[in-house]
Order: sequence, then structure tokens, then C-alpha cells
Amino acid sequence: MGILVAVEGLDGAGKRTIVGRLEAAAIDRGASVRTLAFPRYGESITADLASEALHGRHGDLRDSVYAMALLFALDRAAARRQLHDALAGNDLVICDRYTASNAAYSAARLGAGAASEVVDWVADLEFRRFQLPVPDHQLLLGVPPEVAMGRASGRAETEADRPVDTYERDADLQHAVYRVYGELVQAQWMSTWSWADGDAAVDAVLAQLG
Ligand SMILES: Nc1ncnc2c1ncn2[C@@H]1O[C@H](COP(=O)(O)OP(=O)(O)OP(=O)(O)O)[C@@H](O)[C@H]1O
Ligand SMILES: Cc1cn([C@H]2C[C@H](O)[C@@H](COP(=O)(O)O)O2)c(=O)[nH]c1=O
Repeated sequence: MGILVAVEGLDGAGKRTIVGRLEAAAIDRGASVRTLAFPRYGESITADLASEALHGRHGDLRDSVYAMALLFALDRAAARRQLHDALAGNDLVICDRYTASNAAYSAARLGAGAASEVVDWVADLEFRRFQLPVPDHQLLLGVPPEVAMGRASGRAETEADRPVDTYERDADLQHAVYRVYGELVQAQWMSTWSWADGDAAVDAVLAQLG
């Protein structure tokens, strides 16, 4: 069996950057690597619907935490065969966001009173009902919300196809997500986690990962 590694963090934490570098390093070492980025924009109707909702379309769809979580989960469910096949073929599978994103953002949006309920709901939905593979390892790129938000808005200025969405510009939400991620790491939620200081130059972040 292959290995499934999920890279997690706030919007703008640098996940895409680090995943690209991890993929290149693993290929250099001769590994067979499969990389997926969730949401799978342009490849999945539910991912596109979620993104459009985050940019203010589809009425009040964005307001429903459970409906948004379901859209993201359905996107992953549609990639289930790809994930299982890659793992059965002994690939190293690297995911830029995975189920923990759904747990963290949903819990952060609902607040402490309902957080554990929705975290359990997401795990049950994705791992038991949709039979998605549980990650072997999860990595949190720890970047303070102010830094990550600055990176996300800086990127939006240079990449016209990546305008800042409603989650990315919500400082309270980003702080809440950061706290929930900390709790998931602390609890070693679903698998082993590691934490890397992402508030450093890219090479320094990679050096922490060995
Ligand atoms: N370690 C770093 N130091 C400074 N800038 C960085 C670092 N890593 C990434 N960046 C820059 O920050 C911006 C966001 O990075 P990236 O797109 O990799 O983040 P992300 O976590 O994948 O974001 P999102 O979740 O919003 O898709 C990009 O402009 C990228 O070049
Ligand atoms: C996969 C996934 C994502 N989200 C949230 C996290 C982000 O704010 C947005 C979009 O992701 P991107 O990396 O900025 O493109 O959606 C989520 O709530 N649940 C998920 O499963």
C-alpha cells in the first residue's frame, strides 16, 4: 500500500507551494507520486459550486455550514477511486487539503458549542459513508492568521484568477480555524500529525520536514 499525506493550513499558509516542492523532491528520489488539491476546481461540479458560493453566488448556500461541508465532501468522494487506486499502486499520495480542512472550517464556523459534533459528522461522512482513505499522516503548516491573510491577498493581486473569497477575508474565521487546527493536532485527530513553522522562507519550511 502507498502512503497518504495531507497538508493542511489556513488560506494562504503556503500549502500549494510546499506541496509542489514536496512532490518534486519525492520524484527526484524516485518515488511514484500522485498529488491532488482539494477542492478540485474545474474537475468537480460540487467543488465549483462551493467556490462560487464562497464568492457570493447561489443565494444563501454559503450560510449553511453543513451544506458547504457536504459539497466539499462530495468533491472528495468523487475522487475516491483515484485515491484508492493510487494507494493500491504503492504511490505516495499528497493532498493539498483533505478531510481535516472540512472539519476545521466547519467547526470554526459553528463555534465551540457545536464544534465537536460537526467534526465527528465530517469524519463519519467522509471516512465511513464515503469510504475515503484515512490519511497516514497529516501536516499542519502553522502560519499566524495575519501572515496567511497577507499572503492570500498578495497572491490575489498577482493572480487574477484567484480573487480573495469570503473565508479568506474573514479574520475572525481565520483565527478560529487556526485554533481548531491546533486542537486537531493536539488530539492527533484520525492519524499522526506534525506541525511545521510555516512563517519562514520556503526552504526553511522544507528543512523542518526532513
Ligand atoms: N514560506 C513562504 N514565505 C513567503 N511567501 C510564501 C511562502 N509560501 C508561499 N508563499 C506565497 O504566499 C502565497 C500563498 O501561497 P500558496 O498559494 O502556496 O498558499 P495556499 O496555502 O495553497 O493558499 P490557499 O489555501 O488559499 O489556496 C503565494 O503568493 C506564495 O507564493
Ligand atoms: C477542501 C476544503 C476546503 N474548505 C475551505 C477552505 C478554504 O477557505 C476554501 C477553499 O479552499 P482553497 O484551498 O482556498 O481553494 O474552502 C472547506 O471548508 N472544506 C474542505 O473540505
